Amino acid sequence: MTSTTTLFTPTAATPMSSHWRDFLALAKPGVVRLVVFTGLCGMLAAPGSINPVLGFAAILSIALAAGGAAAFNQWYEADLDSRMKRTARRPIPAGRVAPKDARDFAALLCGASVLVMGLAIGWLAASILVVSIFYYVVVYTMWLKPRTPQNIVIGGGAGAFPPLIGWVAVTGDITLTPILLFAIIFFWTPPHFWALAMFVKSDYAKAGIPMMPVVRGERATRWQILAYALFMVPLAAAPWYLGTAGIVYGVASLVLTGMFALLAVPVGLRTSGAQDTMKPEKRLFAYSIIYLFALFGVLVIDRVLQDAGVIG
Ligand code: HEM
Ligand SMILES: CC(C)=CCC/C(C)=C/CC/C(C)=C/COP(=O)(O)OP(=O)(O)O
Repeated sequence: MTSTTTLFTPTAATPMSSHWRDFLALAKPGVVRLVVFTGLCGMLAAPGSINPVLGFAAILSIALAAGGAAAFNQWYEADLDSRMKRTARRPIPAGRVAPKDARDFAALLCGASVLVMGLAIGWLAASILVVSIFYYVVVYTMWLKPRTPQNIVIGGGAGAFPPLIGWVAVTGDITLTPILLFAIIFFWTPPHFWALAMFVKSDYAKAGIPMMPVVRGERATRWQILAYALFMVPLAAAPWYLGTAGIVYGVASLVLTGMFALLAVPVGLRTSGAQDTMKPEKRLFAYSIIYLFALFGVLVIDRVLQDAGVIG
């Protein structure tokens, strides 16, 4: 085990005075925003409708679960975060939130999320929520992350559940399309994360985390980023050619994912030197986030156009 909060004690030089903004930061709001969006899109793209109040409860539950899981992640990794430049200013390592307050906050959010989902929507959706929290906190954070460079390939499942949950909240059923939505996020995660890992590699190396560029080297990581990005082209278009999404989604997915693959080409083919500013990697990482927002947004637009009879 590389790090636990039991090893982490805030320094006396940083007295504890938590602000609500620190608790918000524990929930990783940037990531939660995209998770909520994909969950909402899963819900809106599903055939059928949901009472808006229940729909709101389901989205709130996904936000609480993702935020709670992120807070558990920061509680568990406080010592590790204190050793990396990118994460050293987070609320626990910076001494602004006590580890046990962070843990209680995380438990509160996760508990509330499962309860609200179970009572408002049903226990199938609530069970998938439990699995996704467990996946991020236990399978990814505690087990895989400190042990294997495949940590995020397998751990990618954690963030892939929300559209599935959104869909199940409407239909009460798991069919091919929500499984495809799960697969899209699952296979998007490695190029999303490894692009970033390339330019913060030294941080992970210093902290002893076996991320792909640290363990297998840049060359191997670059090839894998390109391979996953190329595989995304047919995968993201699958809801269209398998007949569960329309032509608007089909064309948009080819354009958006084509761009993703194009941006991955210079990342895959180049060799970086010591003074490299890693521009292609930074561009790919930034685009990966815009891409997922856009792809899921188009899926919903396509569904609206189909329901209005504008497209077949
Ligand atoms: C195991 C899987 C994943 C890993 C290891 C990972 C890792 C990261 C890291 C290290 C950052 C930089 C965050 C920072 O500097 O604080 C980041 C940013 C981000 N990630 Fe991921 N990520 C994963 C999956 C996902 C998923 C599934 C989503 C959403 C569906 C997502 C959405 C985002 C967003 C929106 C940002 C930008 C956050 C901001 O601007 O505040 N990530 N990711
Ligand atoms: C509903 C639900 C529970 C959703 C799961 C939330 C989610 C998007 C999980 C994905 C994993 C993620 C953002 C990892 C960040 O890596 P890290 O934690 O290793 O990054 P760090 O180094 O910045 O801490």
